[in-house]
Amino acid sequence: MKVLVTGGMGYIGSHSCIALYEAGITPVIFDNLVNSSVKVLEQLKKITGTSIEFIEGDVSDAVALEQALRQTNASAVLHFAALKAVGESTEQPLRYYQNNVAATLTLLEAMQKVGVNKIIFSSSATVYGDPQYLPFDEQHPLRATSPYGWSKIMAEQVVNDLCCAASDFLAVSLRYFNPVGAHPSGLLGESPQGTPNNLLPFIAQTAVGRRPFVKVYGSDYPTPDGSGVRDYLHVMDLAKGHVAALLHHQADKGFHTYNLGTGQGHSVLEVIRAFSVSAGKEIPFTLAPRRAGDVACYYADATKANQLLGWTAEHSLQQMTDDTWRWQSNYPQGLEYSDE
Ligand SMILES: NC(=O)c1ccc[n+]([C@@H]2O[C@H](COP(=O)([O-])OP(=O)(O)OC[C@H]3O[C@@H](n4cnc5c(N)ncnc54)[C@H](O)[C@@H]3O)[C@@H](O)[C@H]2O)c1
Ligand SMILES: O=c1ccn([C@@H]2O[C@H](COP(=O)(O)OP(=O)(O)O[C@H]3O[C@H](CO)[C@@H](O)[C@H](O)[C@H]3O)[C@@H](O)[C@H]2O)c(=O)[nH]1
Repeated sequence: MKVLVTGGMGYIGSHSCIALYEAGITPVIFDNLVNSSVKVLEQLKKITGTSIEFIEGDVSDAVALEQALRQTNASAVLHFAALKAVGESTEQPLRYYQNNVAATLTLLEAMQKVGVNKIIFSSSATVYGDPQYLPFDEQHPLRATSPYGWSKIMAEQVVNDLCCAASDFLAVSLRYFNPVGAHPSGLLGESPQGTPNNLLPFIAQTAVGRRPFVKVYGSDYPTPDGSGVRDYLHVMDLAKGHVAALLHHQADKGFHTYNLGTGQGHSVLEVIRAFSVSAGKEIPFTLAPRRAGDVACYYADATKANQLLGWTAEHSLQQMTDDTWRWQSNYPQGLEYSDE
């Protein structure tokens, strides 16, 4: 089986290419490199021992997409390509709707034209907004708190509507909780450009000496230690969730949603402690005011994915921080600026 992986040079897409390859599925990457480096291909080759095919292109480009789908004879698309910075989305909403919603329409049209009728879509726990109850299950009402979040809700709606209209179309929307960690080889991980927005890359860059300290956003939340709680899951577990979704949904049609998370919440302070153990040093941090738009706590009910896909997140928080540290200490500047 061959699949087209949009955004396959990015953090989650590249790790998913490894899981696909290991499952005997051939990934072909389609990416415009807006938030990734071509150096990822060398790392994928070192890990898998094979050259993964790469097509440089933009998901907004219908002609390039149709050509890629025809040329590769893909039987499904894994659609990771998107812009993902929540804060930036509030400043540039049109860019986010264009790239995450309009480009998804272009992709779906190209798929229909070429006769590819299966998509695995990268969604997010952010679609649930402020928790009305916890853990979040897939029935929790959807309400985003940023243009980025709305772009995921809108794209899910578009895909859902297409599944209602086209009886031969299959779509699986995977709602990721907080993906962290790196490939255990230490050869591939997250290389954010500029100052990281997310907690793990910030801690990792602090541990490696690129930043003086971590700011803990909020110490007065109604959580056990006052800092924010999230459901962190290892990126390789997440990657395997895509393989599970692809293999489970073969002959059926329609729109399916799954939460992918561990079901367990960890606080910012717990994550910093686990990272200190991995790095064998104290991570300097300071308590700071809450970050605008953050919620105190959320975590997944992943029972549906456990039962229907046979998928369970297997890595502990300590393994997540161990793997992140291995990657960050091998490549302190990430891939883009590395001498390797
Ligand atoms: N990382 C997270 O915390 C998280 C959480 C929930 C959901 N997601 C979703 O998962 C997906 C992958 O996220 P990631 O963390 O790997 O992000 P990433 O930025 O590392 O990867 C996205 C990739 O898509 C590419 N891309 C973006 N727009 C494109 C376009 N128009 N055409 C072609 N390529 C394009 C980028 O160059 C990049 O390689 C995204 O859809 C994101 O919204 C991520
Ligand atoms: O420097 C930092 C960065 C983050 N945090 C806290 O760490 C937790 C996690 O924050 P972050 O890593 O930024 O993740 P989220 O804000 O939970 O959002 C992520 O996870 C969502 C899915 O759950 C995705 O949709 C988003 O794109 C992705 O950024 C929160 O309590 C933050 O307040 C800090 O204390 N200091």
